[in-house]
Amino acid sequence: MYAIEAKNVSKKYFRGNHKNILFEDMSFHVIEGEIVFISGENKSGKSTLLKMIAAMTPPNRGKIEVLGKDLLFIENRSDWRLKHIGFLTSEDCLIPYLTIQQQLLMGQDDQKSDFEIFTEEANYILSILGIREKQLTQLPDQLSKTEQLKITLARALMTNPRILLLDDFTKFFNSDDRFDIYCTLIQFVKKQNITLIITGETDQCPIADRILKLENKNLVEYVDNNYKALLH
Ligand SMILES: Nc1ncnc2c1ncn2[C@@H]1O[C@H](COP(=O)(O)OP(=O)(O)OP(=O)(O)O)[C@@H](O)[C@H]1O
Repeated sequence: MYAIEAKNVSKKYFRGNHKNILFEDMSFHVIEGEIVFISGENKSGKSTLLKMIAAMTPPNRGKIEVLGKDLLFIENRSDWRLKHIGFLTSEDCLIPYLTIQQQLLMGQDDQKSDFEIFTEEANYILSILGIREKQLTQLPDQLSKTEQLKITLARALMTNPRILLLDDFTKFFNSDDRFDIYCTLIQFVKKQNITLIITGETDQCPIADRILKLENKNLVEYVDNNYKALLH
């Protein structure tokens, strides 16, 4: 099944008399469980594309189906998004006065029988992301920017999303941290059959099943023979 299917999508923004056409007659699909990397130059429309998939901004023409549903016919978009989609950027949005563990357990009733299971799951996800036990009781400002972003990722993974959208998420990561997070992500998403879309300005992502590039207002398959040779 396709997790995402876009047909003949066009998207433009108007600012006064100026028309900024981002996509024209763009069609693509992403298979459920696939990891797709979308590269594109600055302002080519990477964020807008992910926002369209997350039903945060509509196309001007064409149709987008996500998890088999035409986005036009989703009644409560925020509920739908909460249930199915994880959307992360390179900005963390942690609550400053909650400890790291509390960030992940927010909204869970500690009197309920499954609270312990949630706690174990939170600690497991944090540990595979390299967060140490002593950091669980720390506040966000005691962590590095990279660690803070890992917490936002852990929080998204705790919601069991069907689709995870990472918009330039690793922008502030150094190459070692980026590699580590990719290794963790591939294990996690493949096991859970999560569809993962990552955007960035480079042309490489070692874990992607497929690399697409935003070019000439459209998405094209990116083939770099050197890169392919490295993978095999
Ligand atoms: N809500 C909006 N209203 C008007 N113009 C917008 C809006 N959102 C984005 N744009 C414009 O659309 C273009 C593409 O923006 P977008 O953020 O999608 O690209 P991007 O490839 O993610 O950029 P970057 O690499 O800088 O993150 C930019 O010129 C931006 O100013």
